[in-house]
Amino acid sequence: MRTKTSTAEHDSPRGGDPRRGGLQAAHSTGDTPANGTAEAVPYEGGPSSGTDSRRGGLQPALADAASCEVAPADAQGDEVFVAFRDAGFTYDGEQFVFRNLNLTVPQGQFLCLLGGNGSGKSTLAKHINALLVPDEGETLVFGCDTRDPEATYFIRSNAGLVFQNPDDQIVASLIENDVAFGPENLGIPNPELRERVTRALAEVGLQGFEEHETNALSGGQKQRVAIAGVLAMDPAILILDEATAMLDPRGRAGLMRVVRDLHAAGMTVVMITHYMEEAAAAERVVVLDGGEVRLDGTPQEVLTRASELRELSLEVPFACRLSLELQARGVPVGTCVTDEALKEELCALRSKQ
Ligand SMILES: Nc1ncnc2c1ncn2[C@@H]1O[C@H](COP(=O)(O)OP(=O)(O)OP(=O)(O)O)[C@@H](O)[C@H]1O
Repeated sequence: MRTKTSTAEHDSPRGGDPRRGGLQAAHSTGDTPANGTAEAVPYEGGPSSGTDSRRGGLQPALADAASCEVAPADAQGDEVFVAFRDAGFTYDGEQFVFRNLNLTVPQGQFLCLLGGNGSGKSTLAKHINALLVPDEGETLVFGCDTRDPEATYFIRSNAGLVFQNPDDQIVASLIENDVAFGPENLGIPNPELRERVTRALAEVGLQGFEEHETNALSGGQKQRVAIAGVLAMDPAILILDEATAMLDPRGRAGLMRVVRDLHAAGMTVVMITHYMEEAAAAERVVVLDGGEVRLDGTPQEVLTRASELRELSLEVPFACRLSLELQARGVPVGTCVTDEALKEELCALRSKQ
């Protein structure tokens, strides 16, 4: 069976709708826009009212079917969704991408992975979805060993992976069919299938777009459709591998609002990015270098380490650079990672004068 999350980048058919059935005849609401007339509507907020906004639980029926242990707890007692334990991985005949990797992601965390080119971010993301499995040590996802073939289906249907290029992830010419593709493959019956499509589109700010054609969308909208397709599978964790890289600033901002809303609704998020302002929005930032965890902490802890970031060929956030510059000139501001935080500091300083 093809799953949307596991094959989006590699073998998605492009162009026409490859499926039979689907939702073409399944809905007609009075306020649905006409087919093929999608406008570039900016995303302004989270799910529309009336939508159940909780996200990120494991699908229990599937959990029972998999031969997994209950997910282990970490030191704080949080349920751990992802655990790399002394994990090592090499592509065929190549050098290790990572070795002795230890990293856990508790349920509900919004973690951002940073690192220079080739540091192992995408390889790590593919381990979370069991697209790749370790050669050494182990990777546990939802408590399942990713090498257990009986757990693969469970892991993949609960770990949604979104790649960089939205065009590689769109499989249908009509939005509702595209979003329905994954859950349809999971065998979700039609009334629920339709509900999932409607809900997922609302969550990405594309409510009412069911009958629009995918090829009429902007890059940002396409990427939101790709995310809706993953959300319609009701994943417990969302993995975004440079999902904003091909978007313009407006598309990026819209996508980040979607991600923040999903996280606020309980979704566990692992996001790979090269944009520091996106990393600043996460709860935790992990910096990889040569497959090793070099920095791990809150955005404030990690993104203010200007010299280490530069050493790793990473950008230093603008607000951090400016606050360091101001400090060097004797202005008593803290080291900030977001423009908003720096603005607040400067306003507070001004009001004291
Ligand atoms: N399919 C592959 N076969 C062989 N080597 C690979 C393959 N994919 C990645 N690599 C190598 O594995 C290492 C880690 O690559 P990976 O794509 O995980 O890094 P990354 O941090 O995501 O980089 P980028 O930011 O450039 O996407 C690199 O040395 C890369 O060349």
